[in-house]
Amino acid sequence: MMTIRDDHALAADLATEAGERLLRIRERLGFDDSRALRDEGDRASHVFLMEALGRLRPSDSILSEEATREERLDPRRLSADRVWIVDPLDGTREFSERRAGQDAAVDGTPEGRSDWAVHVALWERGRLAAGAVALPAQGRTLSTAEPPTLPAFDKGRFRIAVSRSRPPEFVQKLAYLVGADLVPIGSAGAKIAAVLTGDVEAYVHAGGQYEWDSAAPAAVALAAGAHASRIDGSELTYNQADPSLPDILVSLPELATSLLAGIRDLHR
Ligand SMILES: Nc1ncnc2c1ncn2[C@@H]1O[C@H](COP(=O)(O)O)[C@@H](OP(=O)(O)O)[C@H]1O
Ligand SMILES: [Mg+2]
Repeated sequence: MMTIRDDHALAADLATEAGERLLRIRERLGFDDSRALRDEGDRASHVFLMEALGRLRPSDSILSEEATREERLDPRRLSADRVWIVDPLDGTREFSERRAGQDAAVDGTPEGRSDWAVHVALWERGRLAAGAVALPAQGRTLSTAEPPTLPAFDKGRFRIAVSRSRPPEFVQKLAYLVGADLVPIGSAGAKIAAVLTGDVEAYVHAGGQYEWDSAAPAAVALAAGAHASRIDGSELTYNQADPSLPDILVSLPELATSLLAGIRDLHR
């Protein structure tokens, strides 16, 4: 690999390569022992990204979901100018799940799901400076190197992506209030990518999440001109001492005002 490369391209290349490794691991291990598949995916992708960033950006700090507690609490990260915030495998559950029923491949071979991602973001002096979300099983990587062009929004009913396993408690009422349908999808990265590519128009989450779950997809969403904020409308902030970042709203810009107003009304 080259060592002189801009941060946008580096994020995209590393996320893509980590994703290709994850696809090969899934092919090799199969779905029979889903815990073993999950653990090996998390571990191998983390090791790859740590080694590559350590070699190509030796003076930068790293915050990874798979780091040890001590590494995550390392105070040097808080005074660093540049911190890579990575989730080596977002949507771990979906990565290790067999697609069921009519979703299974037509040739009868059980196939994996495609709603999981690799997140690589760069935080620099208070803001997200670069980011990439690889969607290996969808064969694409979205990144700030070439931000996607947002779909135009036609007035009318729209779709809100939510967690398959832990959707916010208010989201049914919100959908009713704003005239939307809920679409359960795994992985924060896959859901935010779905907003940027036109599969849905918004993503709402609350109740718990961490910086690595949203840093890279939020970087791409903001670079593309989408709305990305906390659900009270305030800015998403990263590289905090406590990496908890429990809620997020990403949407096409035209929908942000009504979604924020709807969420506010439901929290009164
Ligand atoms: N209530 C909660 N508390 C902590 N983490 C949560 C959470 N809800 C979702 N997440 C995390 O956010 C990511 C996307 O979740 P979901 O697919 O349910 O939307 C997952 O990351 P990982 O797969 O990296 O663990 C998941 O662990
Ligand atoms: Mg995650």
